[in-house]
Amino acid sequence: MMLIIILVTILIFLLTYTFWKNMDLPPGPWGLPVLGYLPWIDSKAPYLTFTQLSKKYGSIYGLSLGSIYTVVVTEPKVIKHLFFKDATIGRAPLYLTHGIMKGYGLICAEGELWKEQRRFVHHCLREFGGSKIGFQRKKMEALIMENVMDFVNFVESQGDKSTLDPLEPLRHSLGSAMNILVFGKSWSRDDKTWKWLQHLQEEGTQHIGVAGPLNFLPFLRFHPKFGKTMDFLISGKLETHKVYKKIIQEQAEYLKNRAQGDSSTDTNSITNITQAFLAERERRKDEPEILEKFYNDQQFYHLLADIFGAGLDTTLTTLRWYLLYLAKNPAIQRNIRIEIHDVLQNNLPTIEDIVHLPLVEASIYEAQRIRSVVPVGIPHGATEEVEVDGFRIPQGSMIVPLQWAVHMNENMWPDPEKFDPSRFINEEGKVVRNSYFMPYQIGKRMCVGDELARMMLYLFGATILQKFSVELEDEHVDLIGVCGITLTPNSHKLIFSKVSSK
Ligand code: HEM
Repeated sequence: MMLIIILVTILIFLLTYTFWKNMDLPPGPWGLPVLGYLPWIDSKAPYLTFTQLSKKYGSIYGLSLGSIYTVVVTEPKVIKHLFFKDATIGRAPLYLTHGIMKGYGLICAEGELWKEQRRFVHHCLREFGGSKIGFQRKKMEALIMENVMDFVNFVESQGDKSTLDPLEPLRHSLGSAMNILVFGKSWSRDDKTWKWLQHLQEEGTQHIGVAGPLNFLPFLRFHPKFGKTMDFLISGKLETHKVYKKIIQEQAEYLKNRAQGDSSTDTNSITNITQAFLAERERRKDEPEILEKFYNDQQFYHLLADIFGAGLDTTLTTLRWYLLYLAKNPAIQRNIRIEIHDVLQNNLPTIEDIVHLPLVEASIYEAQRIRSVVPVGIPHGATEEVEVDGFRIPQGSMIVPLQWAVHMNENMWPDPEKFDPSRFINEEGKVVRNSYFMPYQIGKRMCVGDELARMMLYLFGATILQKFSVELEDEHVDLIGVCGITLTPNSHKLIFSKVSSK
C-alpha cells in the first residue's frame, strides 16, 4: 500500500512538473514516448502534415519529432523576428547534418566555423560576380550565358521540334556553370566521372528529407533498410571527396605554375572557389590555429560539396517547375514571349534587361511560390533559449520556417494552386514582392547564393523562352512532385519547338 502511495505521488509530481515546465511552450499535438509525433507525419509529403497542423494550432506550434523538440512557424513576421537573432543561427540537431556531415561545410556548420566560412564564401561570390554589387557581374553573366547556349544548342540539335525530358540537359548545363565556379573545370556531357557525380547528387537529395525518421531516431541506422541509405550517403560522400582531392591538386599545381611565371596560365586573378580556398590557406599560413580550425582538408571537401550541391539542386528544380508550369499555361507563356521579343528583338538577354522584362521576372517568382523548392524550409537550431510572441523556444529546439504554408497562404495568395504571375506585378506594371515570398528564407543565415540564383534563373528562363515554345507531352502531367530535401517534379517530357526569329 505504501509503495502505491509513493508511486502515485511521484506520478502526480512528474505530471505537475511536466505541465508547469511546458506551460509557456507553443501549443501543439501530443505524441508517443520516444517517437513523438513522427508516426503521423506523411512521409511522402511532410509539408502537408505540417501545414495541416498549423491550421489547428496556429502560426507557431510545437511538437516532438523523435527526441527533437520542434517549433514550426508559418508567419513571415515571426520567422523574420526569429532568424535575425543570434540565438537561432544554429542548425537543427539532425542526424544527417550532425551525424553524417559532422558540422563541416557551410550548410551544417555552426559557431565560429560558420561565421568564418560564411564570410569567406560571401567574399568569393562577390569577387566572382555572383552578388548585387561588384565589377565582375559581366564575367558571371558570360559564364552563365555560355552554358545557357550549351542547353539551347543541345535542344536544337535534336531537331526543330523535339520531345525530351529537360532534366538531364538542364542539369548538365547548370552543373557546368557551377563546376567552373566551384572547381574551375567542367566535364563533357558523357564523361563518366561527371555522370557518376550527378547520380550521387540526385540520389543523395532524395534520401535527405528533413522529416525522414533517421534524422530523429539515429538508432534506426542499425535497421537494414536505413543502414543501406546510410552506407550510400557515407560511401558517396567519401568517393566524392576523392574526386575533389584530385581537383584540388590540379588547381594547386596551376597556382604554383602561375607563381613561377608559366605563360600558359594566362590570368592573374583567382577564378574559382577551389583556388580561393587554396589562396586563403596561403595568405594565412602564419596562423596555424586558424588553418587547423577553419581551413583543414575535411572542411575544404565539405564546403566545395555544399556550394556545388546547394547551387545546382535548387536552380535545376526551380527551372524544371518553371518550364512545366509554362507548358501547362500556354497563354501566359505566349505573353512572356511577346514581352521578350518586344524588348530584346533578336538579342540575347543581359542582366541589365531584367528590369524591362517584368513578366519574365514575375513568372519565375510565381514558379518559386507555387512549388517551394524546399517546402519544409531549411530548419535552424536554437543555440540558446528564445522567446517569441510570449512563447518559449528551448535551447536545442529545431525551428522550421514552413515555406509551403507561407507560399500557399490563402489570405495572401488567393486560389494558391493557380499559376498567376500577375500576383507579382503592381498597377504600374512593376514587379513587387512581399514578405510572404521567401524562397531564400530571411535573416542572418539566408541563402548566400540568392543573387547568383536570380541571375541563373533569369538568364536560363528568358533565353529558353526566347528560343523555344514549350508544350506538355502528356496533358495529365503530375504537378505534385516528389519530396526529399527538395520538392522535385516527377520525370516528364516536354515538346520544345524552335521559335523563328523575327
Ligand atoms: C533557386 C535557387 C535557390 C534557392 C531556392 C535557395 C534556397 C536556400 C535556402 C532556403 C537556404 C537556407 C537559408 C537558411 O538557413 O535560413 C539556403 C542556404 C544556402 N544556399 Fe541557397 N538557394 C538557391 C540557390 C543557391 C545557389 C546558386 C548557391 C550557390 C552559391 C546557394 C548556396 C547556399 C548555401 C552555401 C547555403 C547555406 C548558407 C548557410 O548555412 O549559411 N544557394 N539556400
